[in-house]
Parts: sequence; structure tokens; C-alpha cells
Amino acid sequence: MDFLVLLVHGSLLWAVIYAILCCIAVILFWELFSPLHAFPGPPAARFTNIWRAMVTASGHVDQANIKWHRTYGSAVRVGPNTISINDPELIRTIYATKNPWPKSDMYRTNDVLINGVRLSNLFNTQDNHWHDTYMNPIRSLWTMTKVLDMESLIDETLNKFTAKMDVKFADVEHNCMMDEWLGYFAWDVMANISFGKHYGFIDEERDVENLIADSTKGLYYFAPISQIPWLDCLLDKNLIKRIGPKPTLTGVNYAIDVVTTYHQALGSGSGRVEHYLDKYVKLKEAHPKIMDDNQVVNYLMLNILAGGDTTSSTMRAVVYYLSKNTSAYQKLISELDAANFSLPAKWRDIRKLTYLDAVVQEALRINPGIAMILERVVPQSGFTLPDGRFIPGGTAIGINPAVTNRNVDVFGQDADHFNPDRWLKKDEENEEEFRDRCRKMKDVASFVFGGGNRVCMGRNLAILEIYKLFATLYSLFDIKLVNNDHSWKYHNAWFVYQYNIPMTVSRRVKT
Ligand code: HEM
Repeated sequence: MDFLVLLVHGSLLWAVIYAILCCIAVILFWELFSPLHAFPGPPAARFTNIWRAMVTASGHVDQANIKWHRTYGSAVRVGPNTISINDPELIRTIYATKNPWPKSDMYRTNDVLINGVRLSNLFNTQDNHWHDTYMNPIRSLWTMTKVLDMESLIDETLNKFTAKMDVKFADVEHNCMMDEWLGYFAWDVMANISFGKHYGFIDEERDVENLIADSTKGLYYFAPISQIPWLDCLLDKNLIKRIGPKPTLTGVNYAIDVVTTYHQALGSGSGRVEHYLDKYVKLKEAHPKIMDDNQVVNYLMLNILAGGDTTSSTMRAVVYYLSKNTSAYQKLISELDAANFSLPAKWRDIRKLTYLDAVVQEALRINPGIAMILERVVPQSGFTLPDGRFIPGGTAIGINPAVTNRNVDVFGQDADHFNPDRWLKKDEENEEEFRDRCRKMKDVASFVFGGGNRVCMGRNLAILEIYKLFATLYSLFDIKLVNNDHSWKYHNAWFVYQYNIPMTVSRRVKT
């Protein structure tokens, strides 16, 4: 009997060992003849995406990505079928406006499953034709001129925010967790311009209905799982029992509620300026074939989920780095005081402020709000890199803005440091040299908003909001880290979330 058990167990063991050896042999064979074999990269990445997913789950894949490029050069194999690029010249090719390369499967993880039906959106769709059909009606609503129609709505939120800073922190000298408050501000701005009502984060001083927390959970899931997209079919998109957070569901449900309430109230009818929901609903007349309430929800959901965390990430970088850089802080304050504008700051008064611009550009550069590889798929004909290496069609390829933004050829040897002065003319430069250097930096740094046909829809709004916030805030308050040696924590989950930024807020006396 014992002998029989041994025999069965023994053969089972051998079968398992045999199966594992076969798998290893297939993987080795596959790798040896892979057309990407010659591309250098971290050894584990040649064989599996699991490794990259684990690095991503750690929350610092941007740092790893920068290190890989400094070790392995401008084209790094970061997965069996994935190449990361650090060549600013290729931004316009990989992220083209005409004949754009499609987004890779990583974006499918961001689909939402409603009643068993998988729904894509304008941000994540891989179908560029579908994207253009639905983006075309709303593209013109997001130019700076159109976004400026919303300025008074941003001012409403800004007034709420500065009033809270006053009574809750400046008056009573309580420390302010600026990471949370900037999140409340950015999300409430998005709500007010999107449907004319605040979520209530600033008023209630908390994450009402857990909208921010749920959205964050979704991104914490999306970032690592998107590196192994098929895994999402077993987890979130599994039709039997869904496992894990429901990536964009809270946002979609919120948008559905907002549109339903809007119709019940027969439009806003408030006599205030039109918000985006008003504008989207009106599109139904001009585009009856493609516009219905589901599409309005789809559009609105983008505002809800894409606008808050990205913008607040940049805002946190501004307050954090400025507090650590006294000289930059002083230059900004002096510029704001000299400009002597009314508050809340109006775009027309602040848009030409050189140092404010330098600070915002630098915060976006050193801390891109999205800091993972924006993956695309190489067209079937393949692609030859400028150095002659060939990448076959079907390969996932992309650039992480966190990598190109630290490119020393473009930004200089101090590329890892926050230095707004790099955006100013140096004494030894003539005008033409300065213009050239600046254009080069801007071409690369503007990739924080993506590029080509899939460039960020809300970039003008983000810039407007950030400029107005800091021109107003630093005119009114001194804002400093409680302890200047303190370091924030951050977690890069596609959006970069920074935590633990305790600051003091005190009223300023103009110099
Ligand atoms: C500083 C703030 C922001 C940053 C850094 C940022 C960054 C980006 C990036 C990098 C992309 C391209 C993603 C890709 O190619 O996969 C993108 C796309 C997008 N962003 Fe933003 N974004 C910001 C603010 C906003 C705001 C305020 C909105 C609100 C409307 C928004 C809405 C979108 C949408 C809808 C897309 C998809 C566009 C498309 O595929 O056509 N973003 N953003």
C-alpha cells in the first residue's frame, strides 16, 4: 500500500517537475528568439510582466523607470513585449496627431463593467476612430478661450478655499494637511465647472461620499494590474465574482446621478454661467446621431475622474518644493506683490507673470501628475529607432513623462532638482539662445499632458486653475512646511498621490 502511495506521489511529483521544466524551456526558447532579444533591460523583465507589476505596486515605478534608462540607455525592454523610450525626439512619432498609434491593452483595465457590459471611455479607448467621433463635438469646448468662460465658477471655489484657510488655519494657527486640502480644492473646482455644484469637500472639510478614496482605490488597482492586462479579466472583469475595487464605477455612478438630477430640475436654470453639463446637454441638438444621455454621462465622468487628482498632484508639488526652496519662494512673492492685482487673481492679470509661470512649469516637470509609461502599439510595419534598431509591429512602446522630464541633455545636470530659474534667461545667454533652450524644454515638458490626438483634454483648465490658486494663495498667506526637513510620501498609481504634507498657513503682510 505504502509502495503504491509512493509510486503515485512520486509520479505526480515528476509530472510537476517535468511541466515546470517544459515551461522554463519554452520561455527560454521564446526569449532567445524574441525580436526584442537585443534590447537591454532588467533581466526579469525579459521573461515576465509580473516583475514590472510588482515594481509598480510598490508605488515608485517612476524612479525605477528613470534608473533603468540611466543604466540601459534610451530604449529599455521593460517587459517581454514592452519597450520604454527616453528619446524626446520620438514624442511626436509615438504620440502623433495624424495616423496615431493606438493605445495598448494596458488601458483596457480602465474599462468599466456595468450589467456585464464592458464600457470604454474617451480616455482609455484603443479605437482611435471611435475616439475622434466622440471627441470632435467637445474638443472646441476645452480651448483656453472657452475654459475662461468658467473663470467665475473657479473664483467661487477659490473664495471658499481661502476663507477656510483663514478661519481654520491662519486665525487659530493649526497645522494644515495641505495634501488633503489641495485635493478638496481641485475636486471641488471640477464639480463646480462640470455641473455647477461643489461636492462639498471644502465646506464639510472631508471626502464626502468617499469619492476621492474610492477613485484612489481604483487607481491603486489600475496601475499594477494594467501591466498584466489579462489579469483584470480574472479580477475586476470576471463575470462570475468580481474581485478587487471597481475601478471607475463610483465616478460613473456619480455622473449618472448628476445627469438624472439635472434633468429632473430641468437644467440648471440658475442664471449663472453655463457649466460643462449645460454645454454637453446642448450638444444633443447639434449631434443627434451620436449624443444621448449615456454619452453625456461618459463625458461628465471624464471630468470627475481625470481632473481632480492630476491637478492636485501638481498643486502639492508647488507648495512642497516652494517651501523647501526659499529663494524661489521669495522671488514669487516679490513678483506677486509688484503685480498688485485684485483677488481672487484673474487670468488677465497673472498670465504674463514670468516667475509664477516658471514655478508652475517646474512643478509640472519635476512631478508629472501622471508618471507611468503611456503605452502605445507599434504599427504592423514595425518601427526603426534613430540608432537603427528595429522594433516589430505589435510591440507595446511608450514614454514616461517622469523619465523625459529628467533628461539631462534637455534640462541640464541639475535635472533632478526643483529649480524654477531654469525657465528664465541666464546672464550668459542672448535672446535667441534663451528662446531656443526654452523651446526645447517646453517641447519635452509639455508631454506631462500627453501628446498627439490623445493629448490631455483638460490641460488649459488645469493651468488656469493652478495659476489662479497660487497667485491668490501666496498673495494672502505665508505657507510653509511645519518642519522644513520633513519629506512627503508619495505613491505613483498612474496618478501621483503625495501624502503627509503638514504646513503652517499665516496671513501675509505685503512687502
Ligand atoms: C495637471 C493636470 C493634468 C495632467 C498632468 C494631465 C495629464 C494627462 C495625460 C498625460 C494624458 C494622456 C494620457 C495617455 O496618453 O494615456 C491626459 C489625458 C486626458 N486628460 Fe488630463 N491631465 C491633467 C488635468 C486634466 C483635467 C483638469 C481634465 C479634465 C477635464 C483632464 C482630462 C483628460 C482627458 C479626458 C484625457 C484623455 C484625452 C484623450 O484620450 O483624448 N486632465 N491627461
